[in-house]
Amino acid sequence: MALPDGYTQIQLPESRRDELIELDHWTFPSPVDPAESKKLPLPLTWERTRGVVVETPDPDAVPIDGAVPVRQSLAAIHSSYPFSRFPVPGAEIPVAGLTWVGVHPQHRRRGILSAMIDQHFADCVERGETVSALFAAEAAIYGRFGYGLAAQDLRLTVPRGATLRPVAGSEDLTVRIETLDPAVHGELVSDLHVRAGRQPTPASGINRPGWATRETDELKTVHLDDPAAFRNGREPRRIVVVESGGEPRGYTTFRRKVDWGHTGPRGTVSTGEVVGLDPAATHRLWSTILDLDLTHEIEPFMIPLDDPIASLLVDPRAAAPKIADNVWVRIVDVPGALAARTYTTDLDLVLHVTDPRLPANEGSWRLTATAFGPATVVRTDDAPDLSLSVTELGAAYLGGTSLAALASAGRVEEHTAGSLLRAASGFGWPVAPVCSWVF
Ligand SMILES: CC(=O)SCCNC(=O)CCNC(=O)[C@H](O)C(C)(C)COP(=O)(O)OP(=O)(O)OC[C@H]1O[C@@H](n2cnc3c(N)ncnc32)[C@H](O)[C@@H]1OP(=O)(O)O
Repeated sequence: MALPDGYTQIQLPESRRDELIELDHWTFPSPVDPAESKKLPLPLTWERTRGVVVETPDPDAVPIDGAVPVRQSLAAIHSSYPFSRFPVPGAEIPVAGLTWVGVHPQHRRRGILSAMIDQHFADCVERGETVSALFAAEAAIYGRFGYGLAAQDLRLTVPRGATLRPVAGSEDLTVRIETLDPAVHGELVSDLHVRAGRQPTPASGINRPGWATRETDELKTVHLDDPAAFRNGREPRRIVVVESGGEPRGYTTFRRKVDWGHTGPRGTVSTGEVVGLDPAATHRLWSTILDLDLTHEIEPFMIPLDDPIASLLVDPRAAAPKIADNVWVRIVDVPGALAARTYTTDLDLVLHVTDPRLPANEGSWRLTATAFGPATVVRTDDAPDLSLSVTELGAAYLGGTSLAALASAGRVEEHTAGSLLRAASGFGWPVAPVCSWVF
């Protein structure tokens, strides 16, 4: 879709950083003053950052020869993170992480987002990124553009001292509780985070789809930065590191917020990702943060639906589980993306895909795969086994949304008896997809 008259899309240079921050504050209202935000590091990759500019009459300028001077202002922005090894079932592929999407309230609802999305897809095709992924500020925005809800996460409020099932070896590990220091902990955090996504369970070869890592220096810097303006009454960021023989086996970052009630202390512990490389380290981490003095409850941030804590808690109901939407996936190149992941069963299926926004994806595709092995996808004129739109394909892509569940909502149509069962089984994955941070 073209931009409305008067608007132009440009690659935004770093020299316009301050305008970008101002626009971001217009689109995401914040209690932090824009002047403060301008001093903070930015997570963006500039070559992948675009702006939409518009010319408006300049009230400060003096007309020359009767012509009204104009000035160019920023009406909208979008950017994407370069995930060169984004985990999908059984593989890691290049994915664009769409982010910092914003349209100034003055310019909204006239098609600017739609034009920016088309530009983003064109950029993905040019860079060979077969998939775009995002976190949605509002869940109703992105389905129309072909993004499907591909991962959900678990939110818990765990009572302090909640009983955990025992795990052998947990007590033998050592624990360091320190203030997070990028120079001391940066590499440790980065390394363990990557390893946790590649081996989330003792079963070999089963990765965690969606577990994006902070690959660029900019993302790493922002992750470990701890600006006081964003603490919201909480303490500076701390870290728990669990070690075995001096070797780190797990970590979580956390902050406490003190509060007092009639019955005593009611502090809250909020964590970042809780990452353990083996059951004993995971148990020791949770035991540590569940038993901090003056606290009342622990709120881990965005954990996987199958996080070990769900199986460790003797009384999971007391943790008041809730789910929320996590990563949304848009398949930009159907044959490329489908051939890049692995499937849990042998498959030979013809999928009929509709995708009005990217017509190159439309039509029938034969997917042939060996269980946990290679897959091929070719265009075919054969009759389809299943019909679905690219949105449903994106939802099922990371293995966390069942094609059978989508069919039961009328979103996937089965033409050949038995094909839905085969497809839903093969597209599933033993480990729940999730991203541990909002990008
Ligand atoms: C990946 C991320 O970065 S998520 C962050 C998204 N950004 C924000 O939420 C910041 C605040 N909001 C905004 O900046 C803007 O309102 C945006 C980006 C959400 C939408 O931008 P606009 O230029 O107004 O969208 P545009 O005019 O292209 O609308 C396209 C369609 O989406 C719909 N739409 C736009 N925003 C929303 C919304 N928040 N909820 C539901 N539908 C929406 C429009 O109604 C329109 O529907 P139609 O095609 O049926 O007519």
